[in-house]
Amino acid sequence: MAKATNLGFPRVGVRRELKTALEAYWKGSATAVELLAVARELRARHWALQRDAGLEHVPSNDFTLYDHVLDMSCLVGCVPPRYQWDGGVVDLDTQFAMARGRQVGDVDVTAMEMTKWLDTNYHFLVPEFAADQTFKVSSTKVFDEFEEALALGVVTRPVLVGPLTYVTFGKKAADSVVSNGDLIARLTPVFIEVLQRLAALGAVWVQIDEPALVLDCDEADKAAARGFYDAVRACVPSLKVLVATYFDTLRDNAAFTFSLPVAGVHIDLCRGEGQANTSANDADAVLDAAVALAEGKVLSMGVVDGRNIWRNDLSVSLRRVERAVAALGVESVFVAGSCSLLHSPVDLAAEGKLDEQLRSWMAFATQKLGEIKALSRPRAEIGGELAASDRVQADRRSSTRIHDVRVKARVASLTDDMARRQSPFSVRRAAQRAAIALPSFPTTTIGSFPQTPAIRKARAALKRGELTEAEYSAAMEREIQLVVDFQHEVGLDVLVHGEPERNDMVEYFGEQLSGFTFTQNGWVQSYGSRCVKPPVIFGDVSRAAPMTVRWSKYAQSLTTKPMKGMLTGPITIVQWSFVRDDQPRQMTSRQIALAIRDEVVDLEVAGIRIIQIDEAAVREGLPLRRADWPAYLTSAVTDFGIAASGVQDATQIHTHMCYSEFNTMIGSIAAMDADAISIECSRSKMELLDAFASFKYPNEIGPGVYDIHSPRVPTVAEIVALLVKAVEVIDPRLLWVNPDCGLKTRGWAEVKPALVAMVQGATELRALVQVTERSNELGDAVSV
Ligand code: MET
Ligand SMILES: [Zn+2]
Repeated sequence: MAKATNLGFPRVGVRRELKTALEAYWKGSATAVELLAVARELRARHWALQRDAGLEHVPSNDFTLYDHVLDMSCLVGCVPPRYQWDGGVVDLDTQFAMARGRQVGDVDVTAMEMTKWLDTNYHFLVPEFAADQTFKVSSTKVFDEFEEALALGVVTRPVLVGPLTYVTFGKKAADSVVSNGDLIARLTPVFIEVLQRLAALGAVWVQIDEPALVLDCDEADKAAARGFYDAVRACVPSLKVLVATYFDTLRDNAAFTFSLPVAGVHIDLCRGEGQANTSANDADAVLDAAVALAEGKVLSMGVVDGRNIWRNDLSVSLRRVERAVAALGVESVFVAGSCSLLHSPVDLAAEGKLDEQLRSWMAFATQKLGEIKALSRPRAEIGGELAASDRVQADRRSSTRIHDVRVKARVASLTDDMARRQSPFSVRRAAQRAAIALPSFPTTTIGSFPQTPAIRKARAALKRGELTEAEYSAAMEREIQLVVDFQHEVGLDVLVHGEPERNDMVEYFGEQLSGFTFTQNGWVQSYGSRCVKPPVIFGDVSRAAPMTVRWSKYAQSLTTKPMKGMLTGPITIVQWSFVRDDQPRQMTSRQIALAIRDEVVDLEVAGIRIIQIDEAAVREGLPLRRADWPAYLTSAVTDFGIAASGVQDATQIHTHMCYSEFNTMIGSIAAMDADAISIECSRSKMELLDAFASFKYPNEIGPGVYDIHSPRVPTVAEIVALLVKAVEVIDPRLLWVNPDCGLKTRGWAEVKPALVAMVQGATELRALVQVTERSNELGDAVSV
């Protein structure tokens, strides 16, 4: 029997108990003691679940009140000076100040920066390293939790973020010349002290997470990491170290990783096969390469997908486990989830409404523990499980709910010119200028307006049957009328309907497309107490009927100004959903692209002259390895083209993207060939514009002029200053004026003055910069 193991379990609790407890504490309606009691109860419950499932390695310190990377910063005493930490044990409120900022009285400190954990939707708090950064053990959490589990009879495998990963994802002060290697060297004695203490408490194994090893790694960083693991081996020889890698395969870092002086290496065997945006698509080859390198070490096999909700194909996985066991011996093989189960929902049993057949195809974290256990046992003992798994796989393979011949035929018949507009941009632009009257520096917004409590209440009432469809529609139309009136009053040029009818920009479309289903409690932590509930794409996707046309048509009927239609793009829909694992992601997004194309055409027929297809998530879908970028980007550009290109030249297609750091993929954004793009960049003070100094973005563009993530209202002067900066690098004939992103999370109290300031900013810019349109040919000097 191989060992059944797990890298991490979701923290939030099946009913999001942690969220409730945290938010009560932050509001002041619960004490720290009450919060910590809930946390303790969750840990105990999750340890018991894993032990009762028969797992031999159960993690500890995978739990956190907010974020496990923040916990590392506390453990090693990496607390930025603005929190005025006294240098002792980092207390609860300092931790939360680091996570969320603190505003009391005249104290006003900002939170640490937050960013996505590799290519997941989980956000961690970015460590900040001062030039003279020192480290010392400053938290007892990892020891306390080990002892807490011990008292419950479980000898856990404590989890730490490894130094290479911690340093790689941290941020150095601007004036710092310190290298990753220096930081790793300074961290080494602190880690050793922690590991020695854990060993003294009775830990046998420790799990050191090094997902940085699946990235393109620098040789100097690898050498520093080796120094660290050599030191651990020398100073804590009794402790067995498992280096855990996940989210992609090791590729050119495999030989290095397996040569480290550690007891075991964990690899992810689920991210290939078209499931990630990665070219590592042959799990068998990946496994064989690992087995060849694993001599003398334990190989921990991530065969159960920690990032999706599908039941494991036990037959396929068991064959892989058996192959590894045959080569390495049963003592040297661990069976595990591909990564921490943090990225999957907690328990399928909490789904009361899920259709029985769909449910039979799924496994959440709790069910995945059972799969891991089954795969650790000899074939002869799991005949029942294997047969059940085979039945599920056969059922999915042949289900008519999944396979729609019309959708497959349509994808197969796609031609290259379906992904291209009829004419090049300059020709389209002339047609659009003739059809749509706009001033220079036209003003618009990104789509959503405040989702007020009244709107949410109406939606909830509709769900409960307390409001009829007709009553709900009337309520939404009133909201649209309000938003249109407001935009007239402020003087915006291109209006939007405000998206009141949408719960969420992906869910709204998923609910109307075939091939999607939704869970009731399938929450996954996004950051801190925040969770998301991704839709599940289980089958071929098609559109039965128009999804947005009636709302856009109604909104257009209220104004003679252009009303922008508003859709979510295929890449974003895939990126923010649980995606089927029985076909490549690219096939799923292609099908969605065709469905969106139909909607775009229907909007045009309904008289909508400007249509925006949001691709908010295109940047975050970028593969972890540079080598995989071109294939992903080519496919994304094609998907966008398919969605956008069913219309006439005179119809103007917009897109919108969030998060800065687009500089590396600007060429692909241009290749999407939207007539206009609005792009988030005011948080980075328009650093994005640097990219345009060297790369002339060929079409129209609106770099966001104010940050909608903050309640702060921008001044006219600030907006004008940003716009003046923008016209230095962007042809003024191409420049739009818009906020960073949608306004749905803001209140009207902030939105009103902010948009007034924005429109005023555009007016002042028009007085400063005269734009004359001399020809349709762009690129010749025109401005100022
Ligand atoms: C996260 S991007 C949001 C785009 C959407 N149209 C909105 O305005 O909310
Ligand atoms: Zn956005």
